Amino acid sequence: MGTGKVRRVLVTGGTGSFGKTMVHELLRGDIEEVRILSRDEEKQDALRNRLGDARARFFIGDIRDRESVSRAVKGVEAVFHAAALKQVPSCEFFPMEAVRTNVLGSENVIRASIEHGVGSLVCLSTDKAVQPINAMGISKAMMEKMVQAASREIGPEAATTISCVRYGNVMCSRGSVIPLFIRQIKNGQPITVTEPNMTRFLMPLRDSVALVRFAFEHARQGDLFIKKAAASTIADLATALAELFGSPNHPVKAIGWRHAEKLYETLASAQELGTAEDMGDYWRLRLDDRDLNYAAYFSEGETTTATMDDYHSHNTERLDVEGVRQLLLSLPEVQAELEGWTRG
Ligand SMILES: O=c1ccn([C@@H]2O[C@H](COP(=O)(O)OP(=O)(O)O[C@H]3O[C@H](CO)[C@H](O)[C@H](O)[C@H]3O)[C@@H](O)[C@H]2O)c(=O)[nH]1
Repeated sequence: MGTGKVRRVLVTGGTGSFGKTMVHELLRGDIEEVRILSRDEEKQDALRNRLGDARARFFIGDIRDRESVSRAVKGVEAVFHAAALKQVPSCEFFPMEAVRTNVLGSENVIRASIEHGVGSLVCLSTDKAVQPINAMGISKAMMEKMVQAASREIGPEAATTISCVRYGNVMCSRGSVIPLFIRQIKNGQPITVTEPNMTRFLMPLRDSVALVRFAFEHARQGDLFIKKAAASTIADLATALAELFGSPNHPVKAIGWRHAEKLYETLASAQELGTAEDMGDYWRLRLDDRDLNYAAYFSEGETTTATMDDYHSHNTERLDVEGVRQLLLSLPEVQAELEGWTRG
C-alpha cells in the first residue's frame, strides 16, 4: 500500500477481521516491519503460521495497559488503531468494559503515539458513534472526542498527525449478520431477521482498508474521514443470501429488535457535513479547532448553517436484492463459502 517512506507500522487489533486484511496489504508492499498488538496468543499463532513472514512481529498485550502499548508503539512511524470491543450486545451488558478498552485503551494509544513521535495515527470508529444510543457507539464517540482534543492540544505542526475514520457494517466481519445468515441457510435453520426494514451501510473489508489508507495519505491534524457507501434492508440482504446459496424460499423467522439497535445508522450528521470537504468517494470532516474561548463560543458562535440532511443508511444509495447479490458475489469470504456448496 502507499505508505510512502514508512518502514515500520503497528496495527492494534491486528488479528481481527480488519486487522488481518490490513496486515496482508501492508506486507504486500515494500515494508520492513508490521507489528501486531493483540491479546489472544492463539489467534496470533494462527496468523503467524498463515503469513509465514518474518516482517510480521507479534506483540501480546492489551491496549488497556499503557506499558504494553508503549512497547509496541516505540519505533514505528504509523499506527492503525483497530483494537476495540465492537459487539453492540456485549458492550451493552458490560459498558465499563467498553470504557476500559475503547476509551481508556484508545487514550493509551493516542498518548503513546504522541510521546514516541509516531508520524501518523489513524483511529477506527463506527457509524454507531454518531448520535449514539448504545454503549459501543458512546465509547467510540468518546474516542473520537479524545482524538479531537489531542489534535487541538498538539496543533497542526506536531510531529504526529492524528485522524479517525468512521465506517458502517463491514460485510462478513467476525460475529456479524452475514456469516450468521450463511450458517443458518447451510444448516437448514430459519434465517433470523430482527426488523426487515432496518438498513445498514454495506462495506466490504477491502473498502475499509482503502478508507484507512486514504486517511493515512490525506489526513491533516484531527481530520475524520468517511467513505460514501451503499446500504440495503436486512430483508433484501437475507433474500440475496438465500438466493445465492440455492434456497430462494428459505424460511425466515422474525426475532424483533435487539438491545439498543437503530432502524438506520448515520455516517455523518448534517452539522458535520456543513463544514465537510467532498473528496469524491470520501468526505473529510474537519476538526473544529476553536479553543476553549468561551466568549468566541457564545458571542460569535458557529456561523455555518447545515444545509443538508444527515447522511444515513436510509437515504444513501439503496441496493436492491440483485445489487446486494452482486456485491456479495464480489467478496472473497462469500466466494469461499460458495465453493463446493450445493444444497441438499
Ligand atoms: O440474527 C440477526 C442478527 C442481526 N440482524 C440484523 O442485521 C443487521 C446487522 O447486524 P450485525 O450484528 O451484523 O451488525 P450491527 O449493526 O449490530 O453492528 C455491527 O457493525 C458495527 C459497526 O457499525 C460493529 O462492527 C459491530 O461489531 C457489528 O456487530 C442489524 O440490522 C441487525 O438487526 C438480524 O436481522 N438478525
